[in-house]
Amino acid sequence: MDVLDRFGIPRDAVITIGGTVGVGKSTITMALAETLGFRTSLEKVDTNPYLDLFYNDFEKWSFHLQIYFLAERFKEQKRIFEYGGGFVQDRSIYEDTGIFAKMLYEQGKMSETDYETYTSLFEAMVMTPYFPHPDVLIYLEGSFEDVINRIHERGRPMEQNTDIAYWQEMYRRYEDWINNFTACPVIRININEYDVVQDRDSIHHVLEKISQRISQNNRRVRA
Ligand SMILES: Nc1ncnc2c1ncn2[C@@H]1O[C@H](COP(=O)(O)OP(=O)(O)O)[C@@H](O)[C@H]1O
Ligand SMILES: Nc1ncnc2c1ncn2[C@H]1C[C@H](O)[C@@H](COP(=O)(O)O)O1
Repeated sequence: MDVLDRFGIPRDAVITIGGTVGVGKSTITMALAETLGFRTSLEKVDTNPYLDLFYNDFEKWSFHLQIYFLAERFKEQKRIFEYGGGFVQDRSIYEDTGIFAKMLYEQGKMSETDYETYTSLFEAMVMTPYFPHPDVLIYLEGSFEDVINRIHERGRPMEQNTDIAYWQEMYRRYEDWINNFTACPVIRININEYDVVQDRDSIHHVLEKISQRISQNNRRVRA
């Protein structure tokens, strides 16, 4: 019996990992995909042509960056659909609008016109009955201090000089956002509940939770 059968996880499942910057999404995405034999859909930070520019000048580059992320995530969504699922996805498309674009607009770092253009594009692309939602969103949470330590430990240069207030505001918004999120079933996992770096088998705790959540749901039938 393979791990999918053992945990009752369908072979075409799409598991999305959400949570603030540095919380551990990419790390658990890779660990889960390897354990389940799934493909990964990862955020490509190194090849993003706007990210560095954005961190140096939020006002100037926020709209370009949001459009870029939207296009990238939509392409990934298409790839997942074409493979017929069996993916672990690093960050959901819902966070782009629900956290980042909204925050930049409300902080005056994106103009109203740009925000409206972005939102209408997002709604036309994503908020339709044809857009497949994930089977489950695994929301990673931890203390603000742990998250900041991880951002520093990872050491991406552009994130090191960013004002702490940016991460604090993002952290606060994530808590509100997840409390009101309804697009798909959610599993909240504290980062102290597992440690795939030191103890790979602790991933089984996460698999148990996915298994329980998926079996509680009437899964949609993927075409
Ligand atoms: N379970 C863990 N224990 C210890 N360190 C971790 C764990 N998960 C992630 N990290 C570390 O935290 C940092 C951020 O993780 P990452 O997966 O890149 O976060 P995200 O994708 O959410 O931004 C990295 O340096 C990573 O090695
Ligand atoms: N939609 C976004 N707007 C601004 N910045 C974003 C967006 N999505 C991701 N980011 C940033 C945050 C990090 O610096 C990198 C990668 O995110 P991570 O949470 O570390 O995977 O991109």
